[in-house]
Formats: sequence, structure tokens, C-alpha cells
Amino acid sequence: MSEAAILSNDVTTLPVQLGERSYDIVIGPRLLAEAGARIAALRPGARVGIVTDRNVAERHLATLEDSLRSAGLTPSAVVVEPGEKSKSYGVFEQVVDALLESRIERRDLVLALGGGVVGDLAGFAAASLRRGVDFVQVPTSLLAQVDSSVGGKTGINSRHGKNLVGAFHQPILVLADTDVLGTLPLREFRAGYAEVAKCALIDNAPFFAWLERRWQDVFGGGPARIEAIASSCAAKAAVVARDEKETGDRALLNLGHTFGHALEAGAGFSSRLLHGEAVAIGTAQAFRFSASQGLCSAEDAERVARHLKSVGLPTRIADIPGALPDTDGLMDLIAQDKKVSRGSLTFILTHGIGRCFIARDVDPAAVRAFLDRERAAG
Ligand SMILES: NC(=O)c1ccc[n+]([C@@H]2O[C@H](COP(=O)([O-])OP(=O)(O)OC[C@H]3O[C@@H](n4cnc5c(N)ncnc54)[C@H](O)[C@@H]3O)[C@@H](O)[C@H]2O)c1
Ligand SMILES: O=C(O)C(=O)C[C@@H](O)[C@H](O)[C@H](O)COP(=O)(O)O
Ligand SMILES: [Zn+2]
Repeated sequence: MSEAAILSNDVTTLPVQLGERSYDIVIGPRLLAEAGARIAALRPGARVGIVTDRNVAERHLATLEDSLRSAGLTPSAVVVEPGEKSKSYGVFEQVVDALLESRIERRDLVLALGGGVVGDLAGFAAASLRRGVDFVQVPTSLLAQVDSSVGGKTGINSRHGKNLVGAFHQPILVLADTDVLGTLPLREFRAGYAEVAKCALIDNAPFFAWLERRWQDVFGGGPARIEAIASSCAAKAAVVARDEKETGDRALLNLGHTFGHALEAGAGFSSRLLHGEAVAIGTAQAFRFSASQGLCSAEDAERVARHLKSVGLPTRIADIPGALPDTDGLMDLIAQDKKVSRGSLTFILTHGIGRCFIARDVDPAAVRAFLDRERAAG
């Protein structure tokens, strides 16, 4: 048996049940070195067009390429600049052309090695290349391991807003190597944690209480971190299995994103505000807005903001450095949200921690008045 074919057992495997598009999420240590054997078991002899960013390439690309080669696969790599600005038309074109140049054919694979930016970009390239080639996610940020690598949402941003151009394209495998989080900067880890907290807040109050008690262990690494990753993936996999294309329940995963995406676009998709940071502010706002409408208690809204703050995440517009659009500008961005239907606003609101719901036909005047108050608050 070759070294590449020896697979470790201290991993968690979660299935995403989507009929013929079903796949496994594999979570645990040393998976980068095992990637070749695991991928070759699905697509023996394939060429693998790796899409990654410069930060991740410097630290982890060589391990992945060695693993692929020793399993009889043929890797090529396209390396993009780190950061949200790479989810753009220009970079998308460069990636697709590089994959064509490497002769990635229909029976080959595109592999995303990186955070959610690389995952969304590479996934959309895979969905478009030769009208669709298979795709593997190797998420390297906490955010990508708990959220973006699962569920098949792929895409890029437009000057009109966030993720407005893309496709649903499920991966055939997700390999979340928890060892690679060792090189992730703290600010990025915190941003990913916002999506973990979001996941708990939607419908799992005991998980949120667990996070309140154990968040330092999650940040510290070890079993609590793996448990948080696995719980988040299991929750997302269940939602995706029952509503793959967001015709209903899946919109719950958008908690914090209606406000959050508008703020991200308002900050120019820059490093002033990371996606997870925008989600933290947007989630705190969804709870405060719900409280202002008499839907949930002020105590729950305060408890959510207190927890996010205690891990070092922002919870208010005033926490974002630099200028932002005024209320009209933010309302224009909110009007481009993909949950908008025939012009009417949909938000994920809440009756309390773990009790979120989809609110359609939300009154724009109430949102506008809320944003005025939020912008005025220190
Ligand atoms: N498709 C989905 O379902 C989904 C879900 C959530 C978020 N997203 C998208 O994901 C993106 C955010 O993802 P993100 O927070 O991972 O950002 P990111 O991809 O920009 O990665 C964060 C930063 O960390 C670096 N990095 C990643 N892994 C590293 C590692 N192991 N060691 C050192 N540095 C590392 C990257 O180079 C980057 O600078 C946003 O565009 C968001 O819209 C998509
Ligand atoms: O997977 C989903 O569904 C989500 O909403 C997860 C979000 O965390 C993620 O940021 C997603 O990309 C947002 O989706 P969008 O449809 O609002 O662009
Ligand atoms: Zn998100």
C-alpha cells in the first residue's frame, strides 16, 4: 500500500444528502496530506486545477500538490491575491483562462484551497468551465470550514452588491484539515467565529449557551474547536439537504447578512470590514431590530451583542473604521439583496436566541428609522 493511501481514523465524516449530488464533509487533522488518496478514490488519474490565494499558497500549497502527485493525480495551480476584491469579474476571467490553459477537461476537477473568497470564486469557475466540471473544497479558514465550503453557493461580487453573480454548484467532496487553522491570523479566526455563533443563534439555543461557556477553548484549538466545526457543518448540511436552492428554510442561514452585506458593499469590499465581521454586526442588528419591533426581548439582543463583543467582534456600525454610505445608500444596497421579492424586503428576524424566522414584507420605513438610530448611536 502506498503512503498516500494510508488514511487516518481520527476524522469526522458528515454526509450532505442531496440525491445524486450527495457528498461527504470530512473534518480532522492531517487531511491536506491525505487529500490525494481521498480524491483519487473518487476521480482516479484526474488533472486537478487548484485555485488558491497567495497567503495560503505560501503555507500549504506544496503539501497538497505532493499529496495529489503521489496519488497519481496531476495538479496545476492558479494563485490569486488574498481578500474580497478577488471575488470580481476580472479575477474570475483570469482564473477561468488559467484553468483552460491547464487543459482542465470535463472529467477533471477544480479544487479550492483557501478561505471563502477562493471557495466562492473557484466554485463559480468550476460551475462555468466547459459548462460545469466537478469541484472539491479544501477550506483553510475557520469561516470556510464551518460555512462557505458546504452547500454549493458560489459566485462573485458586483458594484451593485455582494454575491450578485454566481451559481449553485455543489462540491463532490469537502476536506477540512483542522491543522491548517494553526496559521490563520486571529482576526480571520474571529470573523469565522461569527458564522458559528450565527448558526447557533438561528435555532440552537443550547449550542449558543455552549459557545458562551467554551468559546475560549474553541479559539484555543483541540476537541472544542473540532466540535464547533462539526456542529456548524452538521446544521448547515441539514438545511441544505432540505432546501438546496433557498426556496424556503435555507434563507435562515442568511441571519445577519441583509444588514451585513450592505455594510460590506458600503465599505467597498475592503479589509476595513471582513465578511464575518459584517455578519457579527448584522446579527447584532437583526436582534436589535427584532427587539425594536417587539419581536424579541432587549435582554436577548444584549446577550448576543455581549457574547460577540467578548470574543472581540464588532457589533455596531461605529465599530467600522472610515466612511460608509448614509441611510439612503445603505437602503439602496439592501434593495439589491437576493431575498428581495417584487421589491419587498425579507429579513431573518428573531423571537429570541435560537428562535429565528423568515420575515417577508418587512416595512422599509421601519428599517430606515432603525438604520438612522444605529448610525447615530456611538
Ligand atoms: N458560499 C457560501 O456559502 C459562503 C458562506 C459564508 C461566506 N462566504 C464568503 O466567504 C468569504 C469570506 O471567507 P473567509 O473569511 O474565509 O475569507 P478569505 O477567503 O479572504 O480568507 C481570509 C484570509 O485568511 C487567509 N487564510 C485563509 N486560510 C489561511 C490559513 N490556513 N493560514 C493563513 N492564512 C489563511 C486568506 O489568505 C485571507 O487573507 C466572503 O466572500 C463570503 O461572502 C460564502
Ligand atoms: O449558505 C447559505 O445559504 C448562506 O446564506 C451562508 C452565508 O453565510 C453566506 O455568506 C452566503 O454566501 C450568503 O448567501 P447570499 O445568497 O446572501 O449571497
Ligand atoms: Zn456568511
